[in-house]
Amino acid sequence: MAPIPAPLINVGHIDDVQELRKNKASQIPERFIRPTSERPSLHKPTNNDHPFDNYIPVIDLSKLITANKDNDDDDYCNEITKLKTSCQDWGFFQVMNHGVDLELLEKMEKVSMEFFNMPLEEKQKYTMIPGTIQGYGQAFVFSEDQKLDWCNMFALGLEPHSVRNPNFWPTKPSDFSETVDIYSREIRKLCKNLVECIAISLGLNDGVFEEMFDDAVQAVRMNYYPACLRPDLVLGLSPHSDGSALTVLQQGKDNSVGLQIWKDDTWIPVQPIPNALVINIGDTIEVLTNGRYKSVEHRAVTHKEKDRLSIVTFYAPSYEIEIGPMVHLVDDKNPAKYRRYNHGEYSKHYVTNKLEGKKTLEFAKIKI
Ligand SMILES: COC(=O)C(/C=C/C1=C(C)CCCC1(C)C)=C/O[C@H]1C=C(C)C(=O)O1
Ligand SMILES: O=C(O)CCC(=O)C(=O)O
Ligand SMILES: [Fe+2]
Repeated sequence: MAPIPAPLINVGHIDDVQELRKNKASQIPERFIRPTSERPSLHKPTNNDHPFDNYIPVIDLSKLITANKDNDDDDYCNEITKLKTSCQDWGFFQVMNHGVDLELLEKMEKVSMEFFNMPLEEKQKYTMIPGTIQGYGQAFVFSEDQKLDWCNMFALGLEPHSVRNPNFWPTKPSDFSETVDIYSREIRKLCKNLVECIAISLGLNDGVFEEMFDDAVQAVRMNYYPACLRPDLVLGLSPHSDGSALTVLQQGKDNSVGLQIWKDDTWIPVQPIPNALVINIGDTIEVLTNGRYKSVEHRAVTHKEKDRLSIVTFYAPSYEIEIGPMVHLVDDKNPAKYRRYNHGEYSKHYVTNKLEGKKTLEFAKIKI
């Protein structure tokens, strides 16, 4: 995908939500207040609302990444089956024993927090240009009348290096860039492993996706959600599915619940598990699997007293790759539901439209 030229659009004034919080503004600015139908219902979940078997599945990656994958090993087979049902029924799972150094996760959280805690003027050296997605600010805002999310974002393209914009890499905190680089390499290895396991869970050869992800596109976004006086009126992040193949989400260590996924006509909160990472299927895996594994709509809500941080990695095929349902997953009983297209084109379409549920994926659907 060629770099997107900065569009000349008027997005109006975007308040910095950390500053609003700092200044203890007693009113929520109108642009953040959602119409009634979009407001989150924030009653405390009871076991009746969300029985434990409704919590997103947890996969133990150490059972899947063995030097010698032994298909007769019960632990291995059970975990592959669990992965398959997680992807089919939830589109989301948490992964433990993921192989990413826990100290590195902590370091990444630390530098992200240090970044967001810097004075506004320092962060504004990396201000996102309206209508684009890298840098500090609010991505996916394209007009003056669009509602805003109660979130400050800082996003960086990572791989291939052609998506990097060196002007956005902060000099402070001093260990930020080095930490992001190491983190990016480790998360990439995890994504490679997960994609292989996903292939196996579909009954395919573990290498079927290898070429497609050889030059995988990777980006990171840190989302900072300050506490909000009226969490019942605002959203931390609008409902959307991710355009990636896979997304890896790290929640801050003492995070309150904030991420919610849309399942069985209800918003289900994702309970943070210490040291686990949240994985979700993106639109690209939905297309490749001809809808067998679907990207799931999700959103973030805010908290009255607590701030929240999430660090999100998007992992997607190279922009040059042609995407479409895999031949192995299309037959007379399962005709193709999605057309073939260039992934770079989808990326461009995704990043030039506001977050609105699964609307962006209409781009790929074959209309019947
Ligand atoms: C909610 O999704 C995103 O913010 C997002 C952004 C990704 C990117 C950058 C922050 C920098 C440049 C590259 C890239 C577009 C990956 C999602 O990324 C998904 C969406 C598509 C499509 C994709 O390939 O990754
Ligand atoms: O912060 C969260 O929990 C959700 C983040 C997310 O969905 C995203 O950045 O795409
Ligand atoms: Fe997301």
